[in-house]
Amino acid sequence: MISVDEAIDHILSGVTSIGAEFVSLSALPGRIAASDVIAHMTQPPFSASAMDGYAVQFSSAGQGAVLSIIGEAPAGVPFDGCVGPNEAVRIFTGGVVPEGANHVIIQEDVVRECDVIRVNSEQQSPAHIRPAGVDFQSGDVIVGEGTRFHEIHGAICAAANIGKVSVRRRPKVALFSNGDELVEPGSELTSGQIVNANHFALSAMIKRWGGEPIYLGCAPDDEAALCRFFERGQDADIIVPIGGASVGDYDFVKSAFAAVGGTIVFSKIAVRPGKPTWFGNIDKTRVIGLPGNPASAIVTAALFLQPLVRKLAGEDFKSAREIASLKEAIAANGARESYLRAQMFETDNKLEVVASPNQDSSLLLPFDLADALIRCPANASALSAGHEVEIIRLR
Ligand SMILES: Nc1nc2c(c(=O)[nH]1)N[C@H]1C(S)=C(S)[C@@H](COP(=O)(O)OP(=O)(O)OC[C@H]3O[C@@H](n4cnc5c(N)ncnc54)[C@H](O)[C@@H]3O)O[C@H]1N2
Ligand code: MOO
Repeated sequence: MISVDEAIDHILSGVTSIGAEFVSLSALPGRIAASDVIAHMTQPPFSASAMDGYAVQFSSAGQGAVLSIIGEAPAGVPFDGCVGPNEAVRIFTGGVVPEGANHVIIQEDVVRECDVIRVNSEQQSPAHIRPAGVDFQSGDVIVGEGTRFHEIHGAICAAANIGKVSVRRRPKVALFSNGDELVEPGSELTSGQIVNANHFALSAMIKRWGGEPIYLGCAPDDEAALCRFFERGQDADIIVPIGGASVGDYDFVKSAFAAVGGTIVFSKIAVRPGKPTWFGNIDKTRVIGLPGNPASAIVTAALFLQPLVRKLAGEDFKSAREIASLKEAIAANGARESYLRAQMFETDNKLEVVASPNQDSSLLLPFDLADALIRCPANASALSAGHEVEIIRLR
């Protein structure tokens, strides 16, 4: 059996980002910029009026002044001329400020009589003009490489006249369940059957880490059928069989993997839960076999699949461990490094954790509250409340 750190090193050995693809702006949120995004134009591209009113020379706009209206500049149709002293161009929000003008009088501050306006309110200083490029200039880096796009970035790129953006490709993760006892949610169960549940959690986790889950279905406990599932996954970057990882007479996953030409790198990790987690490859496709027990599958996915998905997706991620203090005591640990499902409490910049009361690897409901794992090194002594421990966030 190898240690957790050795297993992660094996899994990440030789892994590099799988490249980039162009996506449209509506597909940006959640993706990661593969390179700096450079503005194709200056925004705004011209000096624009911020208000509906009259573009004038500020020096002509004293209270009581009468100015002649010489034209109009609605948004999208610039006035083709120059504003001189005692002249005004009717302008609307977003209109191009005409040459010569350095101030917009809002229409509430004038009285209009045919083709003249009278300024009836004191103008404090030149105002209501947005200079060209006040938001950004052509050639500016508007989004840096490695940024995870949020919902506003699509508008920023569009304003910069960019239609498609280069993002890091999402690693494709083909996953399948395995077990004759598994039936789909909503089925009538017969004796001995249970509901196939794990892949719903795993697919959602893979998505959050930047991967693209492809669920292939549930394979029976039959080597030939399992071979077909491995073959169907071979175009993916990673294949994740769930269950059938242990040593039982019906655990055929690893023999099917060998039959399709897979090479095992390791077949057990000194970790609890998740001892039967195994790793290998079929040609360029990496295969992480997770145990079938729900907590084992979820914890080992967080520990071993997460760094692989994130690294293939171009993130510099190995394992984000943090320090928290125990709110309640924990028991001594055995020979395997353990990861206790735990709930975090963040108050006054202090991070505290409480381990879930029942750590059995078949349990799903503790994950409703558990948002972290407490790492207990092999053979660690019992720790009382207040002790510091390493944790990994689950969400
Ligand atoms: N003699 C030994 N027995 C076992 C060992 C061992 O070292 N020696 N290891 C134990 C450990 S640790 C684990 S973990 C389990 C994992 O075994 P498998 O990966 O072969 O998992 P299965 O037998 O397929 O399933 C275990 C358990 O989980 C249920 N399951 C499976 N898939 C799903 C799913 N998709 N959704 C919901 N539940 C699922 C399955 O019905 C079983 O109850 O082996 C121990 N045994
Ligand atoms: O390691 Mo197993 O995952 O204890 O149930």
